[in-house]
Parts: sequence; structure tokens; C-alpha cells
Amino acid sequence: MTYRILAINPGSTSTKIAVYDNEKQILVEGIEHPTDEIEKYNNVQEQFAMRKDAVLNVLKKNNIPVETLSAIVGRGGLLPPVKSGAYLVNDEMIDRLKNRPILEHASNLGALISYEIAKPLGLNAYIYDSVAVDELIEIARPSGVYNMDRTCLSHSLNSRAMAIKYSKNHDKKYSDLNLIVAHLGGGISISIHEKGRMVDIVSDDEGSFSPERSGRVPCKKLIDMCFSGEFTHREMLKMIRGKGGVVSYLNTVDLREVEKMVSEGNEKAKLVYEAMAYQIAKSIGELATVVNGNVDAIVITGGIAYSKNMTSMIKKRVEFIAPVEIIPGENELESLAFGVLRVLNNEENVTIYEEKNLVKN
Ligand SMILES: Nc1ncnc2c1ncn2[C@@H]1O[C@H](COP(=O)(O)OP(=O)(O)O)[C@@H](O)[C@H]1O
Ligand SMILES: CCCC(=O)OP(=O)(O)O
Repeated sequence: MTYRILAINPGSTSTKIAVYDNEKQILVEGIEHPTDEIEKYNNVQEQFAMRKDAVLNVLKKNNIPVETLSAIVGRGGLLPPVKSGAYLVNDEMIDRLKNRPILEHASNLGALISYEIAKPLGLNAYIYDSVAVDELIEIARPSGVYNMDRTCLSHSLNSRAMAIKYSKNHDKKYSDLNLIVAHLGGGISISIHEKGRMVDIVSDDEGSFSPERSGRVPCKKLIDMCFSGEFTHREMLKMIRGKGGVVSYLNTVDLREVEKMVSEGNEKAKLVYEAMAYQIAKSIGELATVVNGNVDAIVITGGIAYSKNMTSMIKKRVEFIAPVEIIPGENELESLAFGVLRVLNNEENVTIYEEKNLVKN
């Protein structure tokens, strides 16, 4: 039996899509949304129709009628804490993502676009390994302020896929290993997978800064800025997500440009670049304590993992903990499609999204 699966991954500046016939990729395309186009919209939600039409146009251009699809899967958005794996998109999930998402994020459109295309065709729409996957152990939850538990938001889709890939490459089972995975992209999150469960993370606001995010910042200073009257809520959020991190110092989110600045002798760029490697290494070290140092391997992945300079600086600081494996890039479209394929082949269960039954937090 061949299943044709459409995978949709909306990012801040692009919507990546792929179509698979079982495990064979028959189409992959990155639809770019230029900044001047994105800036026409007040929020992510308003981009829904534009992005959905763009997806449908690509299918049409490539002679893939939507009627030939078996299922559609989108990158899961900022929902309340959910389990790993597949969820069926339903009206309750759509209501949450449309009206009360935990945070505004392009991935909130993954479920919405998938559902909108799937529903009239009588197909199921899914999300898989949402950014809100929460498998934290209880001791990891308190933040230090009563009633303000930590929120588990991470690049779980790519991080879990890379942890599984590492395990397979070494003829081991994911469920037998303790792995730290550092996802280094426009945003950075680092996770520790203990015997197949993502038991703790350093989220994009808890550790290293990244090309476009601030990471952990001094909270007393942050509070002062919030109440200074100078900035709106939206501007403050942008300061930590979108306009924070490398771009706030060097006016670019492209690490390759930063590397060029460094090679041309720019001392400020050198400090920022090295500080990022230093902070990433610190977060990896922090997570090693979760399993009392019993780490089998550290996996470095994401776009930044293509940089030999960056990965060797990190490696130098952390290889005393465990061997470091570099798996550059991300595997998100394939991870989405293969996850749903396992569901269609009855190799994996699917969860129905019901807020009354979600992970407690
Ligand atoms: N060969 C490379 N060397 C250094 N940095 C790279 C390289 N390729 C991509 N990057 C950087 O990776 C980051 C984007 O990573 P990516 O995983 O594509 O992010 P996202 O999916 O979050 O947009 C950018 O800062 C980009 O400059
Ligand atoms: C840390 C949550 C996931 C996230 O922010 O994803 P992107 O970096 O792809 O925006």
C-alpha cells in the first residue's frame, strides 16, 4: 500500500513543503516569503491564506492533485504541553492555535493549513513532535517562582529525529541511550534524552543566545526595561525573539556573514561569535548533570552545525563529557512525513487532542 503524505513546515521567512510516496520523496520546495511581504501582516495568523495558497500553488505547479494525497502533516505549533509523536488535528486544536496560542509563532500555521486542505478532502490532518512536546521529569519543572513552572518549548521534531538517527547509525536503540542534542538554528534549544525520553531542556530563553534570540538575560534588567514605559509588550517580545542575540550586536542573523567579519579582523564580531559557542557549551554541560554525567553522546545539529569553526569551539569545551557527533542541517519534513507514515501503517499510535487530557504543567 502506498500512502502519499504532504508535510508542511512554516518558518518565520519560508514555508517548506514536501510530498512523500511512503518513504520516497517526490517533491520538496522551500517557498520564500520576502520580508516586505511578511511585513504587510500584523501577525502570523493573518498570513494563513497567503501561505495556504502558496502551498496549493506549488502542488498544482508540480502536477500533484490534492485528491491524490492520503494525509497531511504540519509542524505542531505553540500548544499547551503535549506528548511526543502524532496528534490528530481537530477543532479544539484549531481553536487553541487560532485564538489562544501559547506564543505567536509561524509553526502555529502548520496545523491550520493542513486541516484546511485536508478537511474538504475527507482526509486526516496531523501534527508530529510539536514544539510543545513536554516529557520533563517533575524535578525539572519548578522555575524558582511559585506558580511559574518552566515551559517546555524546544526543537523537539529535529532533536528527537537526530537522536534516533544517531542511535540507528551506531546500531543502538534510542531507548537505551542518554543523549544531549544541541539544535543550533535561528533559535537554539538543547535537550537531554534519557533512555528515549526528553527529560529536560534548555529552551531558547533559558540558555545560549542565537542568531535571532536573546537566550537567558539578566531578569532584573529585563523587568526594568519592561516597566520603563519605553517599549510595548510586542517590542519587548521582539527583543528576545526575532531581534535578540547575534542580530542585536551585529545586524545580521547569518552566521556565515559573522564568520566573514571575524576573518576580516572585526573584534566585536569575534567576541559575539565566541560568546555564543561558550554559552552553548555551558548549556550542554548543565544538561549533563541531569543524568549524573552518564551521557553516551552529544549530537550537534541544525544549520549552524555546518560551521566547522563553531562546532570545534563547542566540542573543545564539552568533549570531556562524551563523544561529540555533528549531524548538520535539519530533517524536519522527513520526520513529519515518516512519523505519520508509521501511524498509517499502524506502527505508532495517534493521540486525539483534548485539553482536559494534556500533559499537566
Ligand atoms: N555553512 C554554514 N556555516 C555557518 N553557519 C551556517 C551555515 N549554513 C547555515 N548557517 C547558519 O544557520 C542558521 C540557520 O539555521 P537553520 O537550522 O536553517 O535555522 P532555522 O530553520 O531556524 O531558520 C543561520 O544563522 C545560518 O547563517
Ligand atoms: C524553541 C521553540 C521552537 C522554535 O522556536 O522553533 P524555530 O526556531 O524554528 O522558530
